[in-house]
Amino acid sequence: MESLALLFTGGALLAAALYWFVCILGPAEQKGKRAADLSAGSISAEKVQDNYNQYWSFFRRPKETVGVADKVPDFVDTFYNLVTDIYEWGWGQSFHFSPSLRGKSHAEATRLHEVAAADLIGAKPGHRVVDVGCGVGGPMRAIAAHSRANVVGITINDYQVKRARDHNRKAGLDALCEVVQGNFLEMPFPDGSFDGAYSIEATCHAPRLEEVYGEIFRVLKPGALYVSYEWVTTEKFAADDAEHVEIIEGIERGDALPGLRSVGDIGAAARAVGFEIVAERDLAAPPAGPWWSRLKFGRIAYWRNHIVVSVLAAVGVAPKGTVDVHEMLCKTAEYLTKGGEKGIFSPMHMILCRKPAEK
Ligand SMILES: C=C(CC[C@@H](C)[C@H]1CC[C@H]2C3=CC[C@H]4[C@H](C)[C@@H](O)CC[C@]4(C)[C@H]3CC[C@]12C)C(C)C
Ligand SMILES: C[S@@+](CC[C@H](N)C(=O)[O-])C[C@H]1O[C@@H](n2cnc3c(N)ncnc32)[C@H](O)[C@@H]1O
Repeated sequence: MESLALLFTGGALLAAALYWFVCILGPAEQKGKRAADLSAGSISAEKVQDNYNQYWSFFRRPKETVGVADKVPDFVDTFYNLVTDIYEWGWGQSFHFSPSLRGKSHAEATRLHEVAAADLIGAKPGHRVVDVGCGVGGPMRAIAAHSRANVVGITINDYQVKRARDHNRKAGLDALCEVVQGNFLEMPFPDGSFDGAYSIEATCHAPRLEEVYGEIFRVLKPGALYVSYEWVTTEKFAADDAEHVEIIEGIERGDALPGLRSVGDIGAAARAVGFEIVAERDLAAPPAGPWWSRLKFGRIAYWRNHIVVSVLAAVGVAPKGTVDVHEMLCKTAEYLTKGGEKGIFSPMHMILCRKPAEK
């Protein structure tokens, strides 16, 4: 009898510990996704491992051909099928960084970073604004709620379109927010059809920045503003420093980037397509708090997530390749943190541009 009670108490304690480990400690931010719902976007469960291998084969080519390959949007699409659910589960609905702010939570800092973009382009009620590379729409919802402008998001990834539309509906913002699937290198919008545009940590996926900037220029009305938060290597990056190169290549491999640009390339690309530059500034520069602090949520949290993903994959709840994808993200987080600490990389180089008004 006593051993039965002992067994029962032991079992209850174990269940409580498991619940605490997975649900209370939980992922960094629980918004919309539970670990048990992890999928691989539009890829069927049995094809995840193949798609993951395919993703890596892209980086086995010589670097010059990675940059010019027409296949970049396809490989970026595969990447987002693999990572979208893990991002939502472990990070939230906004797939970007923000400077950490004293006294503010990550969620608050994220929102402030997003509405700052809306304020920079003067988004207001009645405006039609395009969100270039919108993810599952975290920024779009914050910006629409803040400015009451109509926001049209575009993403290459079908699964993100579905997630973003669901979130918009649940947030009661579907009257202001619209999402379309498409390639931002050839946007399905007429010339001069938007009063403003923004892109948050998305145009880094374009093989050539001029191509996406040229498209944004085309769809804007004369006099309209465009703001972008760009991923760049800073002036501190030294191409002859092996450690720097390893960090930057690690960031490229773990984030589906055809090649990171240097800070000077951004303004040059904007000017080349006809934009006037209104302002340009690295939002990660001091006095901003480190954007990478949230990535340092600790070994324990990474291990907890790793165990959760491994168990779910082993019992067939999550697709098998999910463990590899999660492992890749753990390494990516290390490279991003090193890039931030060494000051050789910024994910928030801000550029504000205007399409010249018609004479
Ligand atoms: C702009 C881009 C994405 C930026 C970030 C949103 C993501 C970059 C690295 C991601 C993560 C790394 C570690 C993951 C962790 C191992 C897992 O347990 C939970 C999710 C992570 C924290 C994940 C979350 C999103 C990132 C921070 C790129 C792609 C241009
Ligand atoms: C890191 S996510 C950022 C998403 C969003 N801006 C945010 O901050 O939450 C990058 C986004 O760019 C989109 N993207 C990348 N390449 C694209 C392309 N060629 N056409 C359209 N969208 C693209 C991805 O699908 C993804 O939604």
